[in-house]
Amino acid sequence: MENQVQQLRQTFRSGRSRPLRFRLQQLEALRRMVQEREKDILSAIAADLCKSEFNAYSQEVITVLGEIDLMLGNLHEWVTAKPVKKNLLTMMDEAYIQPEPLGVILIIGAWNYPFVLTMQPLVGAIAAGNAVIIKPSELSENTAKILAKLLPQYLDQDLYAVVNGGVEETTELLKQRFDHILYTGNTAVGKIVMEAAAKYLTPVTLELGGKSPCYIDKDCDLDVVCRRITWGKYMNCGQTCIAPDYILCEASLQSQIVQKIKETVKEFYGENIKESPDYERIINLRHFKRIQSLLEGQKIAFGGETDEATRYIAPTVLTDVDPETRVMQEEIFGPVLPIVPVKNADEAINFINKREKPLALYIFSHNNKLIKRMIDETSSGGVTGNDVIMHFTLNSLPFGGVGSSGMGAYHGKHSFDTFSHQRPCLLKSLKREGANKLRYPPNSQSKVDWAKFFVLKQFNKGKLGLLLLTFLGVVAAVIIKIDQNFNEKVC
Ligand SMILES: NC(=O)c1ccc[n+]([C@@H]2O[C@H](COP(=O)([O-])OP(=O)(O)OC[C@H]3O[C@@H](n4cnc5c(N)ncnc54)[C@H](O)[C@@H]3O)[C@@H](O)[C@H]2O)c1
Ligand SMILES: CCCCCCCC=O
Repeated sequence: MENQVQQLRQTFRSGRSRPLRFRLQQLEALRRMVQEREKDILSAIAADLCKSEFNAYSQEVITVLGEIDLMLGNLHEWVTAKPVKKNLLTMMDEAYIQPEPLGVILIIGAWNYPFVLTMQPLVGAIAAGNAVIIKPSELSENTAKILAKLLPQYLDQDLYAVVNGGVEETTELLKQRFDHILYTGNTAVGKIVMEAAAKYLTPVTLELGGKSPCYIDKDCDLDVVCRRITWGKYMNCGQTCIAPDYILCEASLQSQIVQKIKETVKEFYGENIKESPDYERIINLRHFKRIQSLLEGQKIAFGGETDEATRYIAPTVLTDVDPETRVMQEEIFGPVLPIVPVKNADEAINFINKREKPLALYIFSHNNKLIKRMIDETSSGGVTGNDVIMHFTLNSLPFGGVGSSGMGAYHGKHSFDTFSHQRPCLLKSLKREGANKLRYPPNSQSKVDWAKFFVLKQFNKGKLGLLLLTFLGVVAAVIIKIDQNFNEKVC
């Protein structure tokens, strides 16, 4: 593994991954891979998660293609150095920010959306000019295998590699030196990743989880609200990092919400949910048993049926849930939706603020002021008002957590920034030394006064302003020169 990382680093150092043309070629090759091998990719995702090809395409593949297109359309602008504002001391110089690649990036993916959660960061890391190792989750083994097979056929093998394996291999990988690690998965392993990264002061982006609350105000259209929640909660059988984890609402709304979600489940998945091509299964027996055990002692308003042989858990709603019970203590990551009654929005805000910062927050209300107030008075990785999940799909928004739901963010330009160093560059001339006397010893009150003027004075920009600044610069240089000559004579 050490050799593999070194090999990538050596190629990165050769400069091969840096030119814009090379990056665009690699991104185009990646797009060709997704288009030409779509069937293989969809079959792998289907085998891992019992997901229909339609769902795999619209939940995963489409996002990756959209991300590649965004990069191809904007990269020429993003890689360009950006001039910055100057002050009186630097007005004759060149000052700009030049994004530069970080080096060798490690991307550790999760199993629940095994394609998009490894490929979307990969797209950003290539766009930013890096070498990359991706480590797909071993739990989604079919997608892991197809990625290891396809990526080397399309991408430069000396710069981009796939390492497959479980805890042992990931532990070994984490001993290597990287220039950035993006990890997606649970919070406990997030801490392991961060600890390993600390050895080399490697920066990390941690895309973690948590319990994402969903507040339903009484002033809203419950039919629409329940349809949107049903979609976001039961998609991928509840195994979505930003699925609404639980509902907070006034007790009087509970029975209507239960009824409407029940009707929507029937509308979406039919009378026999097990037969629906749109309803997935739990990834493995460990998670199946964990979710099943969360139902113990709860009031099941509907659902609750399970089948261990096929790892099926029906869309389920729990009512009057005690916040002290286990289902409210850990991220559910399955198709179980607890409703916790609260008196009003203030109590909901308190409830949210007493717990770890979630990855997402959902607020449903006709009252926009209430939505804005709840955003102001709480914290979460992201927010969607009057819907769920959708902030993930808008790649102009950074996607990431805060506090225990993660750190850093990616998607679109934010991925490019995450995998780049924003290098500040100031290019001066070896001429105009007179003006620099201001900062050279010996210091004096008049130099401090001039420094105050140069550094603290604000001028409105515009041609006239610049002319005035230039004039003042020349005057200052002359005065300092005279002042210094005078001092030299006196001392
Ligand atoms: N924020 C996000 O974008 C996002 C997306 C998906 C999932 N998640 C979160 O991830 C969690 C579910 O995923 P998971 O953790 O079960 O996925 P997982 O089991 O697939 O683990 C994620 C990765 O961590 C590696 N890993 C596991 N144990 C390890 C160890 N001891 N040392 C080093 N590496 C190890 C795995 O090999 C895998 O590649 C949920 O909490 C969910 O909310 C977050
Ligand atoms: C269109 C839905 C995509 C959802 C991806 C969520 C990623 C986290 O689990």
